[in-house]
Formats: sequence, structure tokens, C-alpha cells
Amino acid sequence: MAIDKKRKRADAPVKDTKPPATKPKRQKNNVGKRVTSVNSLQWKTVDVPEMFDDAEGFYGLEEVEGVEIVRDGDMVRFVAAGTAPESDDGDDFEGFDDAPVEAEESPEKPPPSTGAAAPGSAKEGSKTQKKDPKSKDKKETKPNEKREKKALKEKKDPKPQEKKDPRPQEKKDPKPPKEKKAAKAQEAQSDPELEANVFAQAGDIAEAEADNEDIDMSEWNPLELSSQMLSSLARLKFDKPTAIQAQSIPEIVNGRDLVGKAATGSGKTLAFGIPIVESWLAKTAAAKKADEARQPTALILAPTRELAHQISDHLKQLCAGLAASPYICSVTGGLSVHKQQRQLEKADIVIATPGRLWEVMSSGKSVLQALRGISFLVVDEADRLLQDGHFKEVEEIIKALDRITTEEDDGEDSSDDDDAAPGSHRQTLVFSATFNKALQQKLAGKARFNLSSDAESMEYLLKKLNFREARPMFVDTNPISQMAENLKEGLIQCGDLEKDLYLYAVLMLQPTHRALVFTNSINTVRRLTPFLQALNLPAFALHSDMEQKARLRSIERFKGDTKSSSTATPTTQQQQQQQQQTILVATDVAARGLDIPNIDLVIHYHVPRSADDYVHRSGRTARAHKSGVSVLLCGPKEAVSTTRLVAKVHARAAAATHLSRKKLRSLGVQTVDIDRRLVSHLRPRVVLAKKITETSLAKERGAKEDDWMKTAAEELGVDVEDAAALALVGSWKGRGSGRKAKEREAMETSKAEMQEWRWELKELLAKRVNTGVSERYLGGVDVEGLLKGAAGEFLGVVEGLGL
Ligand SMILES: Nc1ncnc2c1ncn2[C@@H]1O[C@H](COP(=O)(O)OP(=O)(O)OP(=O)(O)O)[C@@H](O)[C@H]1O
Repeated sequence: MAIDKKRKRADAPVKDTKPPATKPKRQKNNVGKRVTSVNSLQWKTVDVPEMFDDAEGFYGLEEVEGVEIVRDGDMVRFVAAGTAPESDDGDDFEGFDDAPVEAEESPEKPPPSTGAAAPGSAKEGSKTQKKDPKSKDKKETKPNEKREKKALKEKKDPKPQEKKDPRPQEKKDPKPPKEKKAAKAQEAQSDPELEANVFAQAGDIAEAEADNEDIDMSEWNPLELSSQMLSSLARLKFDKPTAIQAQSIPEIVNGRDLVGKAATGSGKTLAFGIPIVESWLAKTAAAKKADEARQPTALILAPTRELAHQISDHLKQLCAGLAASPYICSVTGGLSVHKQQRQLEKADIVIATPGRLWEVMSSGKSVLQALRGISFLVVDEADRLLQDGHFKEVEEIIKALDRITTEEDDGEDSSDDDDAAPGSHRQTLVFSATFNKALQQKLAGKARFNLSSDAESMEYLLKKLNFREARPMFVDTNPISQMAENLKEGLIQCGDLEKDLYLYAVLMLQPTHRALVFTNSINTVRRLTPFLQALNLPAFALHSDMEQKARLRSIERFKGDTKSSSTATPTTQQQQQQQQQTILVATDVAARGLDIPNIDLVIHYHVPRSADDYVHRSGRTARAHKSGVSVLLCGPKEAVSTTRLVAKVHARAAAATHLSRKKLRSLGVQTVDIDRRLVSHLRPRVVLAKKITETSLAKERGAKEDDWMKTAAEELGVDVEDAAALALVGSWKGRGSGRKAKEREAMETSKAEMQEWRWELKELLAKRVNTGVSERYLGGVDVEGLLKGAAGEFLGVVEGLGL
């Protein structure tokens, strides 16, 4: 249906299809015209070729009619008629209208399976509204007239470089910001793919564009990037390349395979993202017809869904300033497979987690065939991706991609998987913060591989990546340390059962904007999150057992993009401060690559399992030249092994420098002695909060258990009301019996008792905590001032950490 409509559009000139009533409006060429901003113009998405029926416009191109460009000194101004009503799907352009714009609800998209609006569907419905002159819609761009806009601009704009298309992608929509936000939120609700766009910083980009002309971009010159790309980078205010970008981009542009290692937060994503987008721009420019270029340019593999979406958003931000943008799609678990299949068919850049990609690739040949034509294969966070349970899928994906050169058109894939495709046409780029150079040096060797060891498995798989070159380029921008420069590391020793207390103490003492708490288990995330919430701290959970939507929502809330779920009204200065702070309690699913701005504190509630995990977890803070603190909470038995583990991270620094031992010690982790008196003041709050949360959780578990027992009793054919029968079903000794006893106890706790505890805790939280230092209190107190006045006495050696 949508195809037919588009045909109709393509075949019949727009003015012929317009209802006669609206025609005169378009003829009022000079009537009511006025100077307007570029964003207020009536941009319309360029008509979509039939084969891209489901596409969101024609490669992002837009056009506008009835606009005059007037030069006013150094400024270019746009003169146009007033705001026009717009069709929600672009099919029913009715000409400009001088009527003022009013907010309207975003139309729903048709079900993606058909790409067409069913009669009476929301799409159809909103179309009808559009024709109603009273609706005065404004939001969606009208298709049809976009190529003209570009031509118009190129023709009239005396400075094509700066003016080529000064609007970021998001600004193509002429909706007013408020309305846009509402429409976006609505779309996000109905479309998980859009909802996934939690990292987008369109607003920032829009602000940035205003003064990007003042930015000195000369430090990018050696990289010989296109003017379009430079203008996009200026918009992002990236005035110079980071070290990994400066060293990798020219090599990648020159066609080299590359293994890149750089500290966390040092800009690795754009180190491969910029050359990929440049390649797409060149390919698109060279293609005679737009659809000739529409073969995926790159496949980027990432270990987690969040990282895949983040890379996607990061690249979208980069492309937001381009006149035409590649279609970037992420293929991750938790979202609709069918939708991803359709998106893959039109994708230019694919970012995927291996499990879902393999599933989608296995489901049909078309996707596989399209991906075989990629020019770039990127393996991000390579060490994790190639180990942690992804090994098999990555191996299968690469084998499938490589069969292109050995497989004949008999429709059967070669079964000889060890026959790596010779001279693969694609470039392979492998990035991580933790990457062993020795591994790269062995890549061209003939060694036999022992797949029982992790390191050798990875080595084997790297071999399988089928680099074009015998020795891919190895770029290591930080051979001394993998840790970010401005990271301070601390270690707090406490009793095994006191971690909750010390966690709370650190969160109270360290004025943070965003704190990330790492645990080694999903159950701990489930317990700590409500525990911190009970203490009035805005904590959110993230672990792999959560639904994808909930995962994304947690990250959004952590970023402060949406309102905190905390309903408590702040009563004290401390509470107000805490409400601005957000805390994410996560498993290692958040350890890799996540680039959330302004995380200033990472707490390892459970010590990391490996030195690399320590590097990546700690790397969530102190990113992009910012500073941050990483604190390890260690039980008595963990302290020695953890210190050793951290020392391992710093060992290379020790070997590679001639600094004194004392200096080297100061660079590593510092032991933090939090004043025990202070901690003891916080204890009553923590004890009560633990009691409340653990009882609630045990009640929940107990209720589930009861349901299970009832079902089992029914299945056994015994009377569920019979206590003896329940005992028969539910009684067993041994593992879990202590927990069950707790659950029973919790089940017996009345609502009134729980309520009483809550009131008690509320009172405790409202009280100031006397720190025992002069008149000062924790809570309503300026902790920084307190530290200044009583450093040493208060927090001992933590001064160096800024606590
Ligand atoms: N040239 C640049 N100038 C300034 N900021 C930049 C530049 N390039 C990237 N950034 C910013 O630096 C931050 C970190 O980048 P990125 O996420 O790519 O780091 P990374 O090296 O991949 O980290 P990790 O190893 O943790 O995955 C991002 O917010 C990004 O926007």
C-alpha cells in the first residue's frame, strides 16, 4: 500500500495531487513571507524509492520549497511563508499554510511487517486529521521536496562547506522542541529501537552547532578527513583527535588491518567510526544511483547490548551533521528479530551482539549475503568478545562471512571451515583497552593452538579473523598503563558483613554526580538496589537477567534523562544533593565500553575477578580527560589478593618507568581508612534499611515459593489446605533451609511491623549524623568543608582520593 502511494507520488507532480483548496496558498509566493530560522522551514523528507519503502526518507535527504536565501552581511537568512500544516506520513502534502502551529500527538507508525497503513489504522487516522484545517499540524516533515532544497542550498550558498547542511539529523523535523520531545517520547514507548537511543545527545549537538565555526580544527589536518566530516566533528566540539584516533585513522584510511589498544575512555569508537563513515561517504558519492551504494559498509561486533546501542548512537551523533547519513542499525537481543531483519536489509552500518546476529544470519541467506560485502569488520572490546561465551558465535559469524570466497553458487556452504578465505576483501579492525601485544606479534606465527586456555583461544580466534595482512598494524597508544590518567584508586578494608555499611559510607562521603557500583552477582544487584533506595539514594539496577527495556530504562534514569523513581520529597540539603546524584548498581554487564558522562565514582562492592575486569570497571569513570575515583571494598581475606591484582595492572608501568618505588606506590591503589567512628554513626540506618529490604525480598520469594508449593500439592493430589501435605511437599533439609527459615520468618512479619520500621528509618534519615567533629554533621553538612577542617582525623589517607 505504501509502495503504491509512493509510486503515485513519483508519477504525479505534487501540485497535481494537491487538493485545489490548498493550491492558492502555494501561489502566494511573496505574501506573508518573513525571515525565519533554518529549523522553522518546511523541510520535507525526500521521496523514498520504492525498494526502500520502509526507509525513513531518502538517505536522510530533505528539501524545502518557497524559500529565498538572502545574504545579510556575513549572515545568511531564510525568507519563507509562515509555518505550514504537514502530513504525518508525507503522502498528502497540501501546500503551505500561514496558520500558526499547534502541538499534536505524534502519529503512530504502521506495523513494520507491512510498512503500510491499514484502513482505519492510526496512520490513516492521523492523515485524516491532517486534512482538517483545524488540526494545524506541524510536526512530521512532508516528503517530496528535498532534493530541491539541497540543490537550492548548493546553488545559493556562497560557503557550501559551512552551510551544506548545518542541521543535525534530529533537526530535520521542524517540530518545536517541546513537541518534538513529546513525539520522541511517544515513539520511544512504542518502538524499542528508538527507546534504545538512550545515549543520543541531540540537544547538545544542536547547541554546539551554533558556534562551531569558531573552533580551530587544524589538529585534524594530518588525518585528511573530508570537509563534511570535519564539520561534523566541529559540531561535536571535538577540536583534535585523541591519540588512538590520530594514530589509527590514517592507517585504516590507507586500508590497513589494525589492532588498536588504548586506555578506557580514550575515543576508540571514533577511531574506527570516522574511517567507516568516510568510506561510506566516498562510496555513496561514487555510486551512480543511491541504491547502488546500499550494501552494508561495516559490521561492528560488541559484547553487550548496551555497548552496541551506544556505538550506534555515537555514530549517529557523528553523522548528524552530514548532508546524507548512513543507515545505522543495531542488532541485539531483547528487541524484535523481525524488525532487525528488515532493518538489516537496508543497513549501511550494522552494530551487533554476536548471539543475535548469528540468529538473524542463520534465519535467511539475504542478510548473510549482504554482510559478505562489508568493507570493514570491527571487533570492539575484543578480549571480552572473543572469550566470555561469545567465542563460538563469533567464530561461526566469521566463518560464514568468509565462505564468500570459497563458496560456489551451488547454494551449499563449504564445510571446510578451516579454509580461511584467502585475501579477504574486507578490513579487520580489533580494539580494546586490554590487549596483549604478544598476541598480535604471534598472529602471523605458525604455532599450534591449545584451545583449553583462554589466551590461546583468543589467539586462535584472532587468527580466524582472517586479516588481509600477515601482520596487521598494532597501535598501542598507552603502553605504560591501561588506566585513565586522571583516575584515583582506593581500597577500603572492612569486615565481610560490613560491605553494605561501607558502601553507604563511601556514597555519603564522596560528593558524586553519578556513582557506579559493581557486584559479581545478579542477586546482589537485586538486593543492593532496594537497600540503597530505602536509604533515600536514587539507585537503579542493571544486570543481564533484566528485560532489555528495563535495562535501557535504568541507564536512562542513571543518566538523569528521566525522573528518578524515588518518590521521597527531599527535606534536607543532603537529600536534595542526593536527589541530583544517581547510582547504578550493576554486574559486569556494565563494565565494558559504556560511555556515560560524568560518572565520578566507581565502587567495586565485590572485587573484580580479573585484572582486566578491574581496568574496564574503573574505566567507566575518568573518561575523556575527566577525573574520577575508583574504590575497592575488600573483606579481610580479599585484601591481599586484590592488592596483588591491582599491582598486576600497574606492573607494566613499574617495569617501563624509572620512578622511585615510593612514587610508583602513589600511582597505584591507596588504602583508605575511613574513620570508624563515623561509620558507626551510620550503622543504625544501614541495619534498619537492610532489615526492611531483606524482609521484603524474602516475603516476595516466600510468596512465590508458596505458589509453587500449592501447585505441587495440587499436582500430587493432596489437599493444599492440609498442613501435613504442605509439609510433605515443602520440607527438606540441607542447602537453602536457612534461607527458607528466613522466608517463613519474613512471611510472618506483618505489614504494620514493616511500616513501623520504615517510619523509624525515615526518622533516622531525617536526623543529622553527629560525626563527633565539632559542630559538624554528616547529612545537612558541607562535607567538603568538614574535610578541610579536619583532614586526617576524619578520613585519614583518603585525602588523595578527594573523598
Ligand atoms: N576527538 C575527541 N575529542 C573529544 N572527545 C572525544 C573525542 N573522541 C571521542 N570523544 C569522547 O570521548 C568519550 C569516550 O569515547 P569512547 O567511548 O569511544 O572511549 P573508548 O576508548 O571506547 O572507551 P572504553 O575502552 O571504555 O570502551 C566519548 O564521550 C566520546 O564522545
